[in-house]
Amino acid sequence: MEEDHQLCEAAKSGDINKVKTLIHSGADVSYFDAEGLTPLMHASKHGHALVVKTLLEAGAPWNALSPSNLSAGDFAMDAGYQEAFDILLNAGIQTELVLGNIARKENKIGDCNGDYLDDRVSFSEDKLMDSNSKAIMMAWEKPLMEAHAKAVCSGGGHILNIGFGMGLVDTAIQQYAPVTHTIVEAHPEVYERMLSTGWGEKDNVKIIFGRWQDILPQLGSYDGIFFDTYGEYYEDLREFHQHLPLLLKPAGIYSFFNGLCGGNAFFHVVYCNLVSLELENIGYSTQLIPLPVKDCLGEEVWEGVKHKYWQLDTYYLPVCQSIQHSE
Ligand SMILES: C[S@@+](CC[C@H](N)C(=O)[O-])C[C@H]1O[C@@H](n2cnc3c(N)ncnc32)[C@H](O)[C@@H]1O
Repeated sequence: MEEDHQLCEAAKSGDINKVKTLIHSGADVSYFDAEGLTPLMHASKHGHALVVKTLLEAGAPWNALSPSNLSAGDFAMDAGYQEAFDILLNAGIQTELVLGNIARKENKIGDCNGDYLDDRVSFSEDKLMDSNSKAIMMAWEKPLMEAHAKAVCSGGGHILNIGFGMGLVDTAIQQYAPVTHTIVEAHPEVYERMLSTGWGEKDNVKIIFGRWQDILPQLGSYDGIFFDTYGEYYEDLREFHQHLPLLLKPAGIYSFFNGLCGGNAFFHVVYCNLVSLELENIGYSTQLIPLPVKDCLGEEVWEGVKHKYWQLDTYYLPVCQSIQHSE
């Protein structure tokens, strides 16, 4: 305990030799001191890049959170310590890449939103909620959905949207009068609502009821694709990306709802980088367009909603294209 406390102090003052000695003699690199901070957070807060690197190499968790929900990366980012920030960002990306590989190998992917799809949902003017009062979709996202629609419809032609929700993105897509507009929706009540509000009668609209995972063989290839589901994990998005080479035409535009780790600024940066890197590995470039969202997100928006899934001031809208085609 005494050694653990000393490790926090050495990390704070940037005493690399003492940090190394303490680690060597068994001090706990994941210790939380009385303030609820780890040695890595202390080092990051003061920009001691070498200490940050040493602690990470000794197994300090990059993603531990302080009582105010800040990680070491948030501390480095907020204080403008670029070198410490870069080391932490890299550590986060590498770890998540490895965890992703393990999840793939253990085949933990798939069937994760089964419970949600069996649950009741409730519609109101400004949100669509699940049975646990978690928001599936909220009206504050309308400007974001309009921007996504603009991006994926920029080449016209045949458009695919996965996940209808409140129909915000689909309403915006319709404004661009695509040749065909295919919508995939898996929840029975959302699907019923689509039919009762006339989506089944639009000339260019084709609705496919089912999970995207199950209806893939019914899909064609598209000029624009948007992906925004609910109750799924990053692994599902990653899995969807594996199908892009078949689903997206060579000059097509792909975008997805970028709510990745929307509750923590640093984790969000890690996942924005991770997803861009993974898309690059399968041949797609990603441009992240910053859109300010602070003004449309007052506290009152979240009244009655259990989980505040977005807490950041800027939304980064991804626009992805085949690298080969854009060269
Ligand atoms: C966040 S909402 C989509 C919001 C939509 N972008 C809009 O503009 O209103 C997610 C939707 O995806 C649907 N969904 C969830 N998992 C799905 C899956 N595996 N396949 C297809 N749709 C799914 C949900 O039922 C829900 O309607």
